[in-house]
Amino acid sequence: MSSAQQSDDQSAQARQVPLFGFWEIDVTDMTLTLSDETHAIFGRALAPHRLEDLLQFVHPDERTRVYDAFTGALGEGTPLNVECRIIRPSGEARDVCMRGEPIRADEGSTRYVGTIQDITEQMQRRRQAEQNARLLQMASHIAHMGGWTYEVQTGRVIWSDEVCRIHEMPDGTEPTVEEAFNFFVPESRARIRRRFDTCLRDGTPYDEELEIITAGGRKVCVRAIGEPVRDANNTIVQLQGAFLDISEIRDVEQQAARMAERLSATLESITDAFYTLDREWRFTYLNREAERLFQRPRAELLGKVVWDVFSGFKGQREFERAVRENSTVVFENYYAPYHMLFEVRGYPSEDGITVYFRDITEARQTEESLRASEERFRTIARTTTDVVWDWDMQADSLWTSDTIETLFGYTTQEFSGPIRAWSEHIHPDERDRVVNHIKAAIAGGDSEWIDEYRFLRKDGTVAYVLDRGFIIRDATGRATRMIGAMVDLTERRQAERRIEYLAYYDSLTQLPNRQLLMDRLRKAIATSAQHHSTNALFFIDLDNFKSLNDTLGHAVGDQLLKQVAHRLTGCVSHNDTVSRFGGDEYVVLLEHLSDDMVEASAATQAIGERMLKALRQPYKLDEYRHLSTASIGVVLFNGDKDDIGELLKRADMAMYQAKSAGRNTLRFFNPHMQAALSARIALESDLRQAMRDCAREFDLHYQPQVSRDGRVTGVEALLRWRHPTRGMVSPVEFIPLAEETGLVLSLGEWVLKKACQQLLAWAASPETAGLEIAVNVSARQFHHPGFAAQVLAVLGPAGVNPHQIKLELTETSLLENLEDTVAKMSLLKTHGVTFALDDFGTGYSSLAYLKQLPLDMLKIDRSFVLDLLTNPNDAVIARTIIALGRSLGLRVLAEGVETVAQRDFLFEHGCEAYQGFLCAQPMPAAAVAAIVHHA
Ligand SMILES: Nc1nc2c(ncn2[C@@H]2O[C@@H]3COP(=O)(O)O[C@H]4[C@@H](O)[C@H](n5cnc6c(=O)[nH]c(N)nc65)O[C@@H]4COP(=O)(O)O[C@H]3[C@H]2O)c(=O)[nH]1
Repeated sequence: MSSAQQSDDQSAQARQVPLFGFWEIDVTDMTLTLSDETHAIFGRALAPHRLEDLLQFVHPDERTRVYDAFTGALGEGTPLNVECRIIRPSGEARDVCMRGEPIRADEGSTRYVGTIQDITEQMQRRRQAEQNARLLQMASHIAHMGGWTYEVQTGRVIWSDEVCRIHEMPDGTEPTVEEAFNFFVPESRARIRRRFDTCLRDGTPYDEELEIITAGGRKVCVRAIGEPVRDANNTIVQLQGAFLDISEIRDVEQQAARMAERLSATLESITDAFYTLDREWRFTYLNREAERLFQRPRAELLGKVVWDVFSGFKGQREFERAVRENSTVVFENYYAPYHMLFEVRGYPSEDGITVYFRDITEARQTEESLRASEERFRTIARTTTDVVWDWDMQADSLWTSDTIETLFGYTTQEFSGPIRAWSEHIHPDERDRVVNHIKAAIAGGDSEWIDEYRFLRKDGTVAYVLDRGFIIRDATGRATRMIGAMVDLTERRQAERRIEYLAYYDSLTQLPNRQLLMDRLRKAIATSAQHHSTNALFFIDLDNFKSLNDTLGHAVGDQLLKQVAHRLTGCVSHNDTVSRFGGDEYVVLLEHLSDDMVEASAATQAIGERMLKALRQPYKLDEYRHLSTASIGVVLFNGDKDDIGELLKRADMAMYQAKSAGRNTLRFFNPHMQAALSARIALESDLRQAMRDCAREFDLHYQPQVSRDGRVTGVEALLRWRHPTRGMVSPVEFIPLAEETGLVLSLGEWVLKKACQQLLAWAASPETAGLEIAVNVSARQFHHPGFAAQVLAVLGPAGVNPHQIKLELTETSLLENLEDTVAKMSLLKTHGVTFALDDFGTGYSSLAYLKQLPLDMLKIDRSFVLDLLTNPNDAVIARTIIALGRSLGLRVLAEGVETVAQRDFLFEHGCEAYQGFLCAQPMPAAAVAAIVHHA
């Protein structure tokens, strides 16, 4: 120790010399006496006389304790030893120690004599030491560090509390050296023993990391430090050291190592390239991806300055800014040598800067082409008339083309956003179905969804749409987007419905048409066969409808047809079918009548009567009050072997029966009709057979036509069928059949040819050379498109004079298509052919029509001639026809003249010619010459 140091210590000791004072208490009267030194201690001159006076200077918190100590000691006569704080007048607190002993005087009085010592500095040191000890203890506890000593001479081992705690042993444990060693795991034990012995022997300190097993069985990592303590003779008298629990540190270190490992693995494996630069911009780390993108091995780059290596790199300013402002920078950099676009992100740190970068060349190109294709898509969407839509399912965001506005009245804004905007506008009746359908398509892995549904327009009207969407999925198959188009089918649907309606309904009366009736009839036959129920089929034909049509026009006729439809519908239940079969014909189908035939017939009869009654009520057609009736034929059927065509024929047949029974009546089909039907079928077959070779069974007879002067001016050719078994078949029987079957076309041609041959034959003889031949032409024949050509084709090669051919047409054939009729007649007339109107008066020709036709002759029907002289009506009609003919400049010929009186009447009234039995019956050609000769 130096002399300067010594003198410092002495002066400090002098300063620290405690101040002593003395006191004395007389116990008998408790008077107190203090020595002068006490004034220095208390910092004032004291003159107390009693113990209480002294206590006033004691710290109030301790006053009671001090008083109790005094009174206790004084009362029992025991020594006093009390420490307390006193307060000086300056307010300074001082620690004092008061000690005292009782002194007994001879006379029995007791006194207490004691000292008072200022121990403030001593107490401060003590407190400091205690504080330090506490801190040390705390620190060693926190640091898990304890101390130990080993005394060489005694072999005693002393463990601090923390060392005891590390070993999980009670505080104060003093193990033997062996016991202390035994806590170490075997590998560590040999080592510590060796180091301990070496330290003991030659003083080599040690510091080892080892493992112990605590008393509680835990393995703990420890750091054992030891060093020698030598005496004045340099002899090692003691070993001392520290003992630390470093398990936590080891754990933390291991964790840190693991984390570092993981971090480096992560950095190596992340798809982003990554590197770090130090403050001098030198590479300190690069991951594998960075190596790949830089196309350089990392060994080549580490330690190099980035700008030196990549001279064209433009990020210098950005990096510098990042470090300067300590802020992250993100920028794109096109590095020309590699033809690459990089996205670079720099994060400054204390060590420099950490940089992530990735090649976005392709992504940017993809983005660019995506943007271009999006643009294309939107443009195309704008050019179509459908609503194109695009639903981003991840963002639940819908986009629609502008057509949403033109087609449905919504703005595109109203339809952008969640898909709900769309589903809310589906017709409520279909919403769930459609939404579930689209969900199922998405969930089911479909690539497409297609549906037809009703969609509500903005104005609340309903549109029919066809909606079709393609489902776009990601690599995992998850649906991410749907793109589609919505087509407004409303017009198409309406047109389809209209077409369907037109196909199955009559546009005038709105009744089912023939087609629909056939369908229903087919079904009715099938179901009645199953259920054995009876059905009824009514065939209704309006009486004299044609006359109405002809006289008042089609528009009025149409009104009647509509009203009839309405009345018929009112006569049956809504399950029954009232159909318009064509023209003025209606067919009604009643289903599910009783299975008892009699009952079913009665019910059918009642309904039929009801129809007749309804139909004969007056009609109001424009301003006219019109009376009309109908003839109804009905057939019952129950499905047994029924055939649609057959049923209709039967009903039709019954209707004709009703007609011939005087009209305005109802007739059931009966077996006689069936017989007639069969006969007709047989006749048809025979007719076809005969037609194979017309000349064999057919022939023409001729009935002369006589003029006023008695001359035979012409003949009417009348067809005859000489059937091998039936004998002579009347044209009245087979001509209608030939019409119906179309056979009349070739039969008519044959007749014309035959007549031409006859003309040629007659041309040879002067009596017959000038004869005209009137040839009957049926309606079907005349209206055939090739009729005129056919006539000319026959006349031309035949070499006859067309003026000698007169075609006889009936009223019905002429009126069917007036324009066509006039054209055909005019054409033929230019070739010389003449025309006669047959059976005039039986039809309903209007004068207006008649005027337009290029006719040459009117023939008064023989029905008017028959009762001409007895029935004034017929006479009036005959006279009217004659007058009419003359006014139109036509010749008038009367048919069926059988008597002279009839002939005379007719001639008298201006008729120019006649034919009939009065002159001759139709006869073979050979007989004609004789008649002509004698006429
Ligand atoms: N009661 C009576 N009858 C008389 C008298 N004079 C003539 N008749 C009959 O009256 C019919 C006159 O012919 P239509 O009115 O043209 O009526 C014809 C005509 O419409 C049709 N027809 C005859 N031949 C042909 C033909 O070649 N082609 C076509 N399309 N129809 C024909 O057959 C109908 C019937 O012919 P037909 O049976 O030959 O009957 C003939 C004739 O025999 C008489 O004084 N009293």
